[in-house]
Amino acid sequence: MDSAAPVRFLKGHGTENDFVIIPDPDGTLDLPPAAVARLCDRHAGIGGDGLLRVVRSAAHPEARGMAAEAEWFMDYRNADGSVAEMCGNGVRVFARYLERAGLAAAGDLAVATRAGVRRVHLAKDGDVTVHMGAARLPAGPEPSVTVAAAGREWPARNVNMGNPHAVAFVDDLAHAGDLLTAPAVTPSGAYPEGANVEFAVDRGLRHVALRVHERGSGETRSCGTGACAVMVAAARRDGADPAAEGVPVTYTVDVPGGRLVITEHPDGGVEMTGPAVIVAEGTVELGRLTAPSGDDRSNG
Ligand SMILES: N[C@@H](CCC[C@H](N)C(=O)O)C(=O)O
Repeated sequence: MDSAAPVRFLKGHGTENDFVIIPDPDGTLDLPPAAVARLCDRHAGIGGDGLLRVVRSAAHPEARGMAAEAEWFMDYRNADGSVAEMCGNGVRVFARYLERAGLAAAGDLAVATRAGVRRVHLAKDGDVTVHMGAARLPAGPEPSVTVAAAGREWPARNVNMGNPHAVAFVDDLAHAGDLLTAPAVTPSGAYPEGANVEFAVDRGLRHVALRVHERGSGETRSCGTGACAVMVAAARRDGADPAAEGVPVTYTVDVPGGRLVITEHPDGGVEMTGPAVIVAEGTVELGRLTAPSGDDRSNG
């Protein structure tokens, strides 16, 4: 592709987890990791915690099998250019983009992701709800991994929401330190592909708050899959198990960039509701973007 050709982009966020959105319906754009990192760089690029490429499922080899169920595939990349299976805030912003672009109507729609098809309910000017599927976590009530940051260590729970998370409950979110580097998670074999790490505190009855260090992006102001992982870890810690009790359980999860409401249903399905907005659009010439300069935090 001609690197001087203007590429259309939009910018959006969900609870301030922000994304560069690149419409590429026919999947013709060449977006190698270095180009994604340049676009997501906050100093020399557009800036974002990640990138959402909007591709027709039928036009993407990883999504073709989902095309009958979901017309659009969210090709999600982290700010450093790495690929991730799933992004909960990203799906909401992706759906908002589809509606705004006239590619989907407000109401119910399906989005293909690397973690499978996700069902979304989109209110025209309101919140967006996404059915995130079931959490996968090791059996038993006890945390199974350890997280270390800023000279402290906490037991943590391994929760998979399509992508990997380690959830540690702490006394004070400030104890996680500046999170300029990734917290250490042990045993490292528990996360062969790396982990997103959440630090969570209680704020009240079924109300928690978190900070997150995202794999491939650094500390962000929100993480939808992370908030779901925290909700499920908190519910298990609190002895609430919707599958066993036959009733849904809802938690409010505060993130630095806003609030998410998350429900786990008796069938194991986790549903997340929160805002999603598009804030800007324009064109960019990929050839004019330079490599992010030196610091090891792509999100900084
Ligand atoms: N911010 C996202 C998660 C994005 C992917 C994550 N960094 C990973 O590598 O798994 C969310 O809202 O879920």
